[in-house]
Amino acid sequence: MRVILASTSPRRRELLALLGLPFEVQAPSFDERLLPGLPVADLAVEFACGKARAVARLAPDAVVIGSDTLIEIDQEALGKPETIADARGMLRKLKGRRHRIHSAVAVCVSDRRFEETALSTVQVWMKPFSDADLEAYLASGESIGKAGAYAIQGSGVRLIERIAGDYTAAVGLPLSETAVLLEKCGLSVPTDLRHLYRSRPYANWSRFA
Ligand SMILES: Cc1cn([C@H]2C[C@H](O)[C@@H](COP(=O)(O)OP(=O)(O)OP(=O)(O)O)O2)c(=O)[nH]c1=O
Repeated sequence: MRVILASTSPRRRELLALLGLPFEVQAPSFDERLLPGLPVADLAVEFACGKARAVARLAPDAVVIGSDTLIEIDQEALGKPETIADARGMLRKLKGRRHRIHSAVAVCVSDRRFEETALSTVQVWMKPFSDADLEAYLASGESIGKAGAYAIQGSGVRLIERIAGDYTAAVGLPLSETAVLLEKCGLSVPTDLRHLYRSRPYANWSRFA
């Protein structure tokens, strides 16, 4: 069965590859507009569905995977900063506090009218980092294109005290949930991913999980 990851994210591509099944990648044509008032977790699920549907319409026989990651703080959604000034504002909001990362996955097979979603939420405690640390991080350019303006898999880890939840969801694709949805579609994938968490680079995360 043809499997398509509806994403432009290199992180999602790397994570999905860990399941060991062949897949193609297509960029979804979908407008992620943050709607105030909707719970942030619901918004992430909506966006994941929108991305999967956009590609499923063009490939009705394929199993299409869409995903979305949003940060929630004070019931507000933080998406991807477009400028360093946006990123600075987001990281100032997160500094010294706890927030949530919501990562949603949607799997669609248009021909079979199959559509299922799953959500994984991770709690993150940020350090009360100094302005100098913040500016050094912003200067690295890593913030741009990352929900909440940091990358847990990159040097953004230096801003983080600890996390509770699934590291793969924090990076952008909740792998266990993705495996379960693909299995429901009839694909043979490993759904017990404990081995993965013992392997590098995930082993480093046991101290956070
Ligand atoms: C919190 C966090 C997010 N991210 C990334 C994952 C996503 O790529 C991005 C959130 O934006 P998304 O809109 O979920 O995804 P995207 O636009 O990058 O890709 P797609 O084409 O699939 O829509 O933030 C990290 O890489 N590390 C992190 O620690």
